[in-house]
Parts: sequence; C-alpha cells; structure tokens
Amino acid sequence: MDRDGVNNVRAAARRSKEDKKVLKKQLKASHTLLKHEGVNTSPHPSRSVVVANGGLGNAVSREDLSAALKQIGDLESLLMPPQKPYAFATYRSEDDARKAHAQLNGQKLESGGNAVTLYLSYVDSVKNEGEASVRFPEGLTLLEDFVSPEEEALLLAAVDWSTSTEAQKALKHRKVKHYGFEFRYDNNNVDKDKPLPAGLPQECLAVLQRCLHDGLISVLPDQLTVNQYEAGQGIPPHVDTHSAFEDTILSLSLGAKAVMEFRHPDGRAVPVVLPERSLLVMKRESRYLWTHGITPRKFDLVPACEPRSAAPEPDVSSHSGLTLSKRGTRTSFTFRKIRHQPCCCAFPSACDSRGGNASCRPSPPSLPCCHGDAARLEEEYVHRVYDAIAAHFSSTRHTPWPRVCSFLSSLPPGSVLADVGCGNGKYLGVNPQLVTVGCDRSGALVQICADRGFHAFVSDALSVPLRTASCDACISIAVIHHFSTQERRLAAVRELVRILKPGGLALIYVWAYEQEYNKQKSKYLRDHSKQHNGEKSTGVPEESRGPHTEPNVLTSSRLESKHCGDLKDEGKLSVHTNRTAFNSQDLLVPWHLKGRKTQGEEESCCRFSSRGEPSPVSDSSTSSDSRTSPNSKPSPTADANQVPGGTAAPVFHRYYHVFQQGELEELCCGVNGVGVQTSYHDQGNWCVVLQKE
Ligand SMILES: O=C(O)CCC(=O)C(=O)O
Ligand SMILES: [Fe+2]
Ligand SMILES: [Zn+2]
Repeated sequence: MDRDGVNNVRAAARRSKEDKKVLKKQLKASHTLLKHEGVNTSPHPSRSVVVANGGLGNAVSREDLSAALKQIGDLESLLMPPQKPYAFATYRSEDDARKAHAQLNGQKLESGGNAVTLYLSYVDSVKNEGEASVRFPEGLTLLEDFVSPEEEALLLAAVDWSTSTEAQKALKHRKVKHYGFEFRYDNNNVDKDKPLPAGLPQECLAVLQRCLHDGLISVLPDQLTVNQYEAGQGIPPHVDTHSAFEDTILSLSLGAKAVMEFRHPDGRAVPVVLPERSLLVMKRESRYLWTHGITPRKFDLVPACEPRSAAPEPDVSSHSGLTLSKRGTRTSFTFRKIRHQPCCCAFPSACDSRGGNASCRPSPPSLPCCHGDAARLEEEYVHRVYDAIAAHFSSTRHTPWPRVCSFLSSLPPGSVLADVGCGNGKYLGVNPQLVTVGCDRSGALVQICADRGFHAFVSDALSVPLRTASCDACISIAVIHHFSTQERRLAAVRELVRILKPGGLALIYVWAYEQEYNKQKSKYLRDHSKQHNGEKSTGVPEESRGPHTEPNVLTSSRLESKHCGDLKDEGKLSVHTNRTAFNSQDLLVPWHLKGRKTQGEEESCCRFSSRGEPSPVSDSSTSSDSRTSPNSKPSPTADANQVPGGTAAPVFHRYYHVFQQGELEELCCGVNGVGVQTSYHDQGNWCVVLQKE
C-alpha cells in the first residue's frame, strides 16, 4: 500500500472511531431521554427526531436550531418544550429526517455564544407535555394591533422626556412620565386635588375614543403614566393602588414587546406576551387582585408564533413553540381614571380602602401548616425579599467561606458542580477547574451572576431543571433554612441528591440555632459589639448565622407536627433581633436596606403603604425595583423604619428555620440513597457533606 493508501486507511479508522463515539453518545442520550424525560426513541427511521442537547434548557435558541434543521430539508414543525434539554423536529418526509439524522448527529451547534453537541434519534410520536394552555386572569383582555404603526410613531413622538420632573428621571430602572396627575412613588398614590397643568397629550385622544366606542371604558381616563423600559429593565410586581384609580386600567405597548407576569395570591402565575401596538385591558380580578410586573431581563421566552387573535379572553399560547425574544425599548402608555370615592371592590383582602392605614399593616405571619401556606410564606418572606434587596445583599457577600472553598478545591478538575441557591455567584468562580452552574430563586441575584459572567439560571431549589445524576457535586449554602416546613426542607435535600451522579458529593450549610459552640461565639454574635460602636448592621452578615442561649419554647421541626389549631396564637413568627441569641427556630430576620435616596426618588416597597408615612426604597443599583409587591395584602416584608437623619430605611424580613444540632443530619437521613460523609459546625452554621450511593 502506498503512503496515500495508508493515510486513507488511518483516516477511515479515525472516522469509524469517531462514528462509534458519536453512536455511543447518541445511545446514551436516548437512554437518558427515556429514563428521565419519558421520551421513547425508535430505532426505525421516521419523520420526527428528538434533538438531545438542542433544547431551550441548553440555551439553544429556536432561530439557531431551526436554521440548522431547515438547511437539511423541509421542516414541518419544531417543538421546544420550555426548560427541557431537547427539542422535537418533524420533517415533511422521512427522507429529510434521515438526512438530518446523518448530517447533524454528533455535530456542534453554536447558539448564543455557546456550542452544544446535538444527538438525534428518531421518535414515533412527538410528546407535547405542558401544552395545556393557561387561562388569562379573569377580567384581562389583550387586543393586538390596537394602534397602527403610524399611530405608534405619533404617540412615541408625543412624549417629551426632557420635561420629566427630577423625581421621574431619577427612577433607576425605567423612565416614567405622568400626565393629568402625578403618580407619587413615595406613597403610591396621586394628589387628587393637584392636577398637572397639562392634561393628557392630545395625540392619545383618537385611541381613547376608540376604547370608548368599543366599550372598553365608559369614561375617558384622566391620568396617564408613560413608562419606558430599556432591555434589562422592568417593573416589580404590584397591584395599582385601589384607592387611587378606578377599575379599568388600559396599557398600550409601543416600540417593543415584553412579557408581563400576572400572579394570583394563591401562587398561580400567568405570563402574558404584550406585542408592540397591543392594548392590555385590566378589569376586575386582574386589576384588583392579581399583581402585574415585568421581570428585568434582556430576553423573554415567548411563543414562536404569537397568537394574532383578538378574542376577548384568549388562552395564553401553549408551550409548543417557545423561543427567546430579545427585548428592545418598550414604551407603555397606562391610562387610568382617578378615583374620588373609597374603593369598594370585591377584593377586600387586596384593598387599601378597607380598614385604613393601620389595618393595612398585617400581623406577622404564622408558621405554615400546609404546603400552600408554606409556599406563600416563602414567596413573601424569602423570594420577594431577595429580589428587593439583591444589590445590597450582594454587596455584603464577597468573601467565600473558607471551608466551602476547601470543598470546592478538593473536587477533581473537570467536575460538574451545581450551586443550588447560588446568590450572587460568589462560589461559582472559586475553583476555575470546575464546570459550574448556579441557580437561584431570585431573578435579580441571577442577573448579578450573569453580569459577572457566570452560568446561572432562575430556579426553585425544589425543582431544579438539571438532569438526574448529571453533577459530580453540588452545594447548597444558606438555602435550606429558608424552607418553612420539614417536608420542604427534606424535598430540597432530595432534589440535591437527585442531580448528583452516584458517588457525587453535596455540601450543605444551614444557619445554626446554636451560635455559641464549643464556648466560641460565632462571628454573627461577636459583631454585636461593632454595632454598639456605631456600625449599623444591615441584616445577616457574611460569616454569620445564629446563636443559642435559652432553650426555645416555640420552635423546631418537632413542633410542626402539631395541628394548625394548636399553633394559631403561639405560632406567630417572631422577629429576631439581629446579633442576639436565637430564642426560636422559626423566625423572621430583619434586613435593613441601605442605599436610601431622597424621598420621591425611588418607589416604595409596597404600593399599599400607608399614605403620608415615609416609604421604603430600594438600593437603587439593584436590578429589581424596590417594590416587593403586595399580593393580596400589603407587603409586610418591608416596613418603613426611621433612621438617624430623619430618612426612612426600609426593613425587610426574611423567614428562617435555624437548625439545632443534629437536625441537619437527621433530615438528610430521611433521604434514600445517600449517606452523611461528614458534618461539622462552621461559624454558626451546621454543615454536612453527603455522598450519593
Ligand atoms: O408597563 C406597563 O405596561 C405597566 C406599567 C404599570 O403597571 C404601572 O405603571 O403601574
Ligand atoms: Fe401597574
Ligand atoms: Zn379595592
């Protein structure tokens, strides 16, 4: 054989080695799809293929995948289930599907700056789970193409941003301008007897007349708020103050689309895509009870083919074809009618006209006694608080804890690590030889991770969208103590174990009830003296978490086995005094938000906050606004608090369950298939290293 011949044989051998490798990986992928996703692949060619690694969950955009698939043949449909690591493609002919299989299997696809290797397998049928459509909130209507592109341009040109007041300009997270009446973000209300000199711009008249004519409103609005959001900006979830405005609220979206999220106090969430030139009409339940907000982010997940119908109450489009949509500059015109009488809506629990100022302040929450209560408690006293305090919180979380670092450094290079509840990502870059991904319930914190260049996504620790047995290690630092029932804490540990590979390690830190251990006070307690020296504490500091002196009365997971009724009165959560010993295991820990600007410069935490009181504000550098929304109630998570100098500092309360000695190990023993390798006390925290069997 000549030299070329030898080279050819070698090349062929290399190729077949490559082919074998691809085949092996493809088989592994179809096995995983079956085992973890219930997707059945078929050895026989068909028109449909499942594309492993080509999912929205792999950050692959619909555009990129669809372009690659269309290059090969006549694509009939592409289904990308949200958050899943795969997609389904159906070609018009089996021949094209075969071609796609031959050409794309094992090939890399670049999408959004990442490269993924695709593995294709045939499927007999395309599974479309989660297709069930979600109803719009009652009273909500979306009218698409309500204004023409010409009207849109006219309206946009009518806003003279140069004449915004200082307070309006100072809003960090979006621009606002008010007409008719000024909306005051310090008290979340309007001065009804002080109309602005200029009424609504006359460019709006034609649109409003159309609304009247179509029966959307019965009287013309007299107040207009124009919000302008750049990509990455948003508005926190809130209910427009009942006592300020009448029932119907109209919001016209111009310039770019965005997803507005509606949330019911029972936890239901409905994302609504607002296309440019559409009109959103909020009435009744959707106006009075559901919160609405726009998450500050640069991309939205939207249906690939948006519904063009203008049905009075359309379903939210199904999940069958979601895609990422880059945000542009969106300007909204929100038209409202000032209310001159107290509100007498059908939703007293959400109504600031009922009960006046004092009763607007809810009493502290109780320990939850069912799953729904627990979820609500955590939503209000954990999730919303972190979103609101994200920037300030992050600025206090810079030093990684040494023993967590030792754990991370001990992992072999190339290990896949998940940081579940990664906060600002301070552990994601500790060991650069690891492949790390973080997730956190707080979008604002995840955004901080992203800004730092880390891979992180928003996820609840009870349901992490990572494949079973996909991680060599995971960490959960100061997270599980935020779950308010034993079952939920157990579920959080179970979820960590689920994503671990056999033999994989999990490091868990929770705040300890015992802040004094081996006669050593934790840093959290020791810092008490600093405060007396004039240093104001913000909340729980970096190396801190919880003391012990007196035995507690209320407390403990053990208590939770009591019936609801037993806990009714005694079960109210107490507010902890920072840097003192704990006297309860379930408590609210105050966070004093720093970053106060002058009044009126920022928005208050709670749209129901009592009129005339100084209102809380957020650290203006945060990507979330300060308004942690009220749900059905005024948000008790943030309260105005007088501080020296006469300005109000907001105080947020985070729920904690602090662990007693042995409790964490006991909890972990409740999870099958895992063993406690070590456990220790570290600066006021109880810690375990678990190993999956
Ligand atoms: O931008 C929007 O469509 C909503 C604005 C809004 O909710 C408000 O200003 O109260
Ligand atoms: Fe609003
Ligand atoms: Zn009301």
